[in-house]
Amino acid sequence: MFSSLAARLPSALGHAAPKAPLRLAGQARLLSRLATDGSKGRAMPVTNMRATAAASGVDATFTIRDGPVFHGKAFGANSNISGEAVFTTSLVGYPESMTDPSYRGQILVFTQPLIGNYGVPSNERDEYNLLKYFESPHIQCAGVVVADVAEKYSHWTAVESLSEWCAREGVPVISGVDTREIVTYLREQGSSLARISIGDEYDADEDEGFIDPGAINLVKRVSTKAPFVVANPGATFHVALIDCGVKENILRSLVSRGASVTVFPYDYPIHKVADNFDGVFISNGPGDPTHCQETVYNLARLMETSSVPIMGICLGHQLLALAVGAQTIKLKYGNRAHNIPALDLTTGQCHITSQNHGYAVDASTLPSEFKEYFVNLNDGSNEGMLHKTRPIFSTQFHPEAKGGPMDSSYLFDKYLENVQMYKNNAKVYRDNRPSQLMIDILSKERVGVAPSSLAANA
Ligand SMILES: NC(=O)CC[C@H](N)C(=O)O
Repeated sequence: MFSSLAARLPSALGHAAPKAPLRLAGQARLLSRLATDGSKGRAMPVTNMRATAAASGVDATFTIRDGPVFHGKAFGANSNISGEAVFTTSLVGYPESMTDPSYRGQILVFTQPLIGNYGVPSNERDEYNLLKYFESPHIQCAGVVVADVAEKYSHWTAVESLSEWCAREGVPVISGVDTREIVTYLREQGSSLARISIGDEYDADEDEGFIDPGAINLVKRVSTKAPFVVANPGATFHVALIDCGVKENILRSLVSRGASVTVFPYDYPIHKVADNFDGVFISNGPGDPTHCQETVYNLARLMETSSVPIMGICLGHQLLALAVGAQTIKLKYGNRAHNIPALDLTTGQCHITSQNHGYAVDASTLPSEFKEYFVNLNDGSNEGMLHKTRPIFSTQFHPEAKGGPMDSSYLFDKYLENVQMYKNNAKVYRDNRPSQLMIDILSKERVGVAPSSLAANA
């Protein structure tokens, strides 16, 4: 069944080849695929990855801690992994979702019953040297659960199958399980620790096998280790981006609109360099926002010492909220979908949004200088915040999509209008008179009423 013992052993530290011999299966059957620091590896081409034997159709189990066990067939890598099981109701976009660093350490359950039918695209790059079809150079989720893996694929961008890609990246896939039952369980019990075990390595008594990615600073693992620049040769402004696990399309959304972007590590003291830039941006990222205390501290200092325009997305929104003294909560099972309605409370317009998060800002804890910007029309959870007088706003949803609808990409235009205005009037801002330069959205009155409870997902 397996070609060699070496082929059976997963990479305990993710993408990097193990330096020390791994423990054998009988000693420790379940090894986390949480990657080593810096394994987001922007410079490392996918073709340099260590090959991992494919597990095409061997027996596998998906075990939820203190919950049911599902038996299916393994595809992708011969790796036993554990992580937090979460589900997405997105119909397409598995290459983008699986490479989104926000999914680091999670086992991604697709409710769409057939995954893989359009294959996996190449790691081609665009004119800004950003990946065209992926949101980071590697698969970020720990494992994948699907009802049915399509081994045959067809699409003009496809270069390999989902199973081949997962095998090469060391990520196991379990197929042939009832994902409806899994999702019903996760909705009722909440996001749960789980594991995928390949072949005869399943052992129901092995509690130590459940590794909780929530107990780890995942942002540290996906953030860049050193600053780098994504340049637009014709750029008219320059933005500093705090990389908590940034998606390629956030960078593209900024550079393609005329900005150059300097990307900083998540814990870089951004307040000390902000005045060299025309704006600050805070990216998406994995895990619990309260684990990023350095970033929260730096953002609080930034807002005290600079008037620079700020925008945050998802984790960036949560970190900004923590920095102004608000609180975050863990949702029962989170929001992961490409069709979530978010109401703009300044205009009354509803946008269909792309989302991937397990935590949310508690809007009732926002300080008086901020107001709620968007609200989720499904569960009433907060979807954004807006400073009442300064050019600072953030969203829980993903305006950059990938996958999902682009309805809210105009928010990048809004941000860069703020950046342009700040650049034009930097001296006025630095004289602490930002209220003379309010942007249009700030003057609009809140409309609509936020649903009062988070009943469905709290
Ligand atoms: N996409 C993201 O940035 C996710 C934010 C955070 N890790 C959460 O799960 O809520």
